[in-house]
Amino acid sequence: MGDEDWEAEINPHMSSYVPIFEKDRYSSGENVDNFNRTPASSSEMDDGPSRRDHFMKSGFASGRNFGNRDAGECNKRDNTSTMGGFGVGKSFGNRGFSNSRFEDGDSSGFWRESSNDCEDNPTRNRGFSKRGDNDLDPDECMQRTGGLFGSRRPVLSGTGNGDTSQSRSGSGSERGGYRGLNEEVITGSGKNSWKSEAEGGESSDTQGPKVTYIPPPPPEDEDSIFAHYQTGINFDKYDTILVEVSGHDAPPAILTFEEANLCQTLNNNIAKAGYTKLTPVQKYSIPIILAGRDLMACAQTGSGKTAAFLLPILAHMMRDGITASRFKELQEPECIIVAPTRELVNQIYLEARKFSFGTCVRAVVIYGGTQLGHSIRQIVQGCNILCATPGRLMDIIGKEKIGLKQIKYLVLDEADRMLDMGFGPEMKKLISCPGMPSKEQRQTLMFSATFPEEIQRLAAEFLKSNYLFVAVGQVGGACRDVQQTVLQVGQFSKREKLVEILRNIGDERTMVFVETKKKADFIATFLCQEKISTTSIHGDREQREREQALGDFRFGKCPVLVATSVAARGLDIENVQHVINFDLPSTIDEYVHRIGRTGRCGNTGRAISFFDLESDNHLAQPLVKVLTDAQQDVPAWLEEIAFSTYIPGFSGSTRGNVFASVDTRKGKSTLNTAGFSSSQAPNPLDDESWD
Ligand SMILES: Nc1ncnc2c1ncn2[C@@H]1O[C@H](COP(=O)(O)OP(=O)(O)OP(=O)(O)O)[C@@H](O)[C@H]1O
Repeated sequence: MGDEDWEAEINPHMSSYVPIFEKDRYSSGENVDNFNRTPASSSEMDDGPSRRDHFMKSGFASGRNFGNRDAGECNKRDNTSTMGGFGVGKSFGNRGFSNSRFEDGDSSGFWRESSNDCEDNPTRNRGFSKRGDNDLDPDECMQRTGGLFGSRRPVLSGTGNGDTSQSRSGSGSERGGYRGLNEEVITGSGKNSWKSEAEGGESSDTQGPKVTYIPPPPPEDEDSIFAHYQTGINFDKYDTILVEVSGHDAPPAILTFEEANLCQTLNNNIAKAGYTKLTPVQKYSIPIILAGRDLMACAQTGSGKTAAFLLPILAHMMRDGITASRFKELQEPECIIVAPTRELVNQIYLEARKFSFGTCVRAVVIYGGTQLGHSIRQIVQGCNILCATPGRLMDIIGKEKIGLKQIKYLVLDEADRMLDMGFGPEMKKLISCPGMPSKEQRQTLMFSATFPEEIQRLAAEFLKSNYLFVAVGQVGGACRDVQQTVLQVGQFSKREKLVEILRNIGDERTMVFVETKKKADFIATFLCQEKISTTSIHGDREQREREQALGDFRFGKCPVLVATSVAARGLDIENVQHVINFDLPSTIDEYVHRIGRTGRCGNTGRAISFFDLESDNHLAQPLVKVLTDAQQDVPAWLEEIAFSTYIPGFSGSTRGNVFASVDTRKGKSTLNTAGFSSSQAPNPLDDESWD
């Protein structure tokens, strides 16, 4: 269903809530919360003091080399640095809502919204369009164009969601100061509105308003750092998953954490994180990375890819006796980890912080939608591992706060996304930045649950020619712990069906995916009107709102999260029991990532997808394949559609390319079940075709 159709559908309903909204808009700083008609909304007002805890300063002794004997030493961080500015201030400028938003629809950027959220950026736009995504975040779209912070502030951001009060009120005082000066987005009038770096403005070569949001620091206490959820009943079944390793001379897999021979501090952290057993991707990837090899690893969603790269990188750093970070204007991290969305990069950072706890390794996270000055302040305090979204990373490099000379590890999480037309050019820029060690001199690691062949080919430019390819299970396949159901639902019946399902589900945590940001707002509002406590996340929401929404969902204030693609990848939220594809995505890879928000780490989950005969037939064939591969029931009607739309030679992808089921170099090793060492067969195809 196109955007046009949707607007036609929703417009009649708008009138019922526009006046309230408009009234709200002018409610002079009060938290008038007309949309919060849900039980959860009342609890929105408290963000929880823990999230405003003090944040660490570096606390690292200058130049000390802790090597492997650093346990406990470096995490004695100075907790005195507080995030000033929370507690006062008000929101204005772009955070408000255009007087004529609803009336003048087409005249504003928002209403001209295409199916792609990044229309402000032609380059990115093309990339996303090709991929069929419409809400991939990042920075790029937001910061470089200023568009999202400019005229395209979301009309319904926060509406109807549990978080409306903070979205629309002019004052943050009721929120215990959560919404302070830090969060103001000052309406810009083009170039002039951008502040210099010193003033905390965004990239000097961009246009748009100044972004001053400073994310609340994560809790510093050990319990919070190591908080984790339980592995599920199917965790042990991971051992039966087939694993394929291709490439020359791969080191054998390990069966236990002990075999990895990590230092004591890391082992302690692994234990505190509740990890007792390796997942398949960890069994194979950890020894490969420890052996210094480049790696492209493809494993099902929720199967522990983050630890698979973090642990061996940290082990190397410890082994090499990394020098403790200290305050410097130019930091030279040893490791850069890039990921496509802000929330994901933040999550990776929290994992890095967890595993490096008690060591002198300092991880830092930077991402768009936050004050650039804040990112810089985090970095200059010391930085060994930099977790970043591409746009913010390039800005910081441009500002010479990060030098690349010391880079030993470059990690692309969600690598297929990082290399597609959306982010590929940025990644190419990154590897050709002055100072960046050549691929021969650094270790490059790529992880994802999906790896289309064309992307694998692009990846060769980043990897040494003898890189190894690890495929856990069916590459690009769905996690088998997710019970998948596809229902035939026409667009005009979708809302009714959604409500019916959500009422049956009750309070179980559910993510509802829709195709456009506008629709995310609308559905969230609609569900709130139906008294289903809902929040939403998408690329038009301010970063503060996004984080608030995610927090409300994660901590159970709102059991339903309506999301666009921005939340499709990587997010690891405990107890998400259901994913509903209100709209199917345009690619099967996206489908695989979306449903992977449930059924994680051996837990079970359910995914229900609404299949609209008017718009989704192109997905029938790959969907049948994904369902079949994951041993799910395939509805007869879906098989019929797949048959009638059959494309000879097709094996899964909607992009007309072959579903990536193998290392595209074709050379294969023996097929293994996880837990047994692979004997590496020589690769019959020469690597040079890749280099
Ligand atoms: N060996 C392990 N034992 C117990 N829990 C683990 C283990 N490895 C990872 N986990 C946990 O499993 C969850 C999923 O891990 P992670 O987010 O790294 O998955 P992923 O493969 O990167 O998923 P996605 O493809 O969606 O990005 C996390 O909560 C993580 O802490």
